[in-house]
Amino acid sequence: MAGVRALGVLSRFTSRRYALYSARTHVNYEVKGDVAVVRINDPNSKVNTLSVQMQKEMAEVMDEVWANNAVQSAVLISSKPGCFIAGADINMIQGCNNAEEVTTLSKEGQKMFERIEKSPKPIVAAINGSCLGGGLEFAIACQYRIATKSKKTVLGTPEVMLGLLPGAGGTQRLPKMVGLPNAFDMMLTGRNIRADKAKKMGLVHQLVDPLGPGLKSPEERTMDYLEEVAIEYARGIVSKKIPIHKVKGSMEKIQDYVMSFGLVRNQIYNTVQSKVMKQSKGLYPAPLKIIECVKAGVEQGPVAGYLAESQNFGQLAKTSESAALIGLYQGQVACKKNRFGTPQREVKTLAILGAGLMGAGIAQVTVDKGVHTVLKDTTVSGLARGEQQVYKGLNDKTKKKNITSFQRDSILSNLTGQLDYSNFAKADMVIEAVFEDINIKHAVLKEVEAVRQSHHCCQGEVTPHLLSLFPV
Ligand SMILES: C/C=C/C(=O)SCCNC(=O)CCNC(=O)[C@H](O)C(C)(C)COP(=O)(O)OP(=O)(O)OC[C@H]1O[C@@H](n2cnc3c(N)ncnc32)[C@H](O)[C@@H]1OP(=O)(O)O
Repeated sequence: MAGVRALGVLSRFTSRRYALYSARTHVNYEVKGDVAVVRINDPNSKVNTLSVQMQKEMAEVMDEVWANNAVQSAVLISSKPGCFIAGADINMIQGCNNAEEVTTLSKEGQKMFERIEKSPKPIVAAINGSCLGGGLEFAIACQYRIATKSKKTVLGTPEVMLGLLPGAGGTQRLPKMVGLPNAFDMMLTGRNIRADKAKKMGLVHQLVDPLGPGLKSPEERTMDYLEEVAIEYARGIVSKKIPIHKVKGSMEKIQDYVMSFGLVRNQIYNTVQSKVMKQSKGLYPAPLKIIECVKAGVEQGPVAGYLAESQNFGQLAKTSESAALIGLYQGQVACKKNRFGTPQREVKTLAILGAGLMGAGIAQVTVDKGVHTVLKDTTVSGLARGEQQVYKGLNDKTKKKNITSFQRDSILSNLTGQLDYSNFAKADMVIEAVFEDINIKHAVLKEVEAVRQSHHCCQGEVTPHLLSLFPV
């Protein structure tokens, strides 16, 4: 890696930034030696999306990269540490007046990614953060993919959750890349795939460990490191030291052989279709259209497949089901926002009265956010049940490999279970979650106030922020 670092220093003297000479705002590039580093960054949003502007600038930049004789390969990277590309711009899709307009958008996306796929110079997608929908379709059109093992790095095709389908070549490229069963699983569930799983599935070629803090923040160091590695791989692909195509193992060869039989493929289509019908009761058109597009591409060839994809994408975008699901997504985004501004006092320690379902549920969320949480109950058995609930929630995440057992234990260390009020004096906030009995509620609130008064808490302040889940 020392070689890579030395190279990074050298490149500072030989690199040229091309954004300075143009009015581009979303995509810029810098030539480092013989590699063009193409950076995506929507200045107006927390995430990058394939908006009209982004696509226009990307096409311009790629034309320049392809025409530049000094450039032999390219790296595609985001300047936002938490997001590679979150997909097509949902507002752009919603802004279309009819299905034909959406179909045209899809065809333009398909064309753009076909040019990327056929690029005469290898393009390495360097992925950190969310790589979703059209963002993943972009990445899988590139010749090589490197992803960080960061918790934030997720790959997926969530279009089905918006009542849509992957409309920029995804229904055609994914089955070839990860096989029919995996492709259906991804497109029909819309689930996020973490980097290590993506590598096992053949969705990415290489993984990069995220870095810790140094002179720069962990995010900045990870992005710099990812870029350095991607540049090295881009050069390696040009010099043929890095193979783009994986040598297939015997299992994969057997799978390919089995899949070459029409009978087997038909069995898969039928099984998937009946599962969709069972789960959706036929109420959602998108999953059925996804199956139709995949089948068209695999059975009739790419021309039929791409046509089915763009037309069905257009039709789906104008269904009432898609409008409702997009509305639901927008509602979820709105719910994430804090409408109350920055809190006057940061909550470092939270005390919860009552370790029942509600109290333990609150504890589960707060320990996860790094808040030291005191969970109080009146009985040993009640407290143990609550603590067990918090542990189980975290342990389930460990089993699903969403977090490591070390992370589980570290999060759990934020929880203190107790039967008395001993840690309440230093709590910044107390949440009351005891039985629905007004007398008990009054009694525990009095007890908390007494503890706070006896400790002369918070420079004269008697009670911390005391939240009750019901008016008392
Ligand atoms: C042919 C291809 C079709 C498609 O690709 S359809 C789109 C498929 N993609 C998706 O469905 C992904 C949707 N986005 C997300 O799931 C999440 O977002 C992320 C995981 C990417 C990020 O989550 P977090 O960090 O919590 O941010 P946040 O609060 O959800 O979003 C921040 C701002 O980004 C906007 N945004 C996110 N994705 C898109 C998108 N695909 N198109 C348009 N806007 C998007 C939101 O609305 C919001 O905006 P504001 O700050 O103004 O409220």
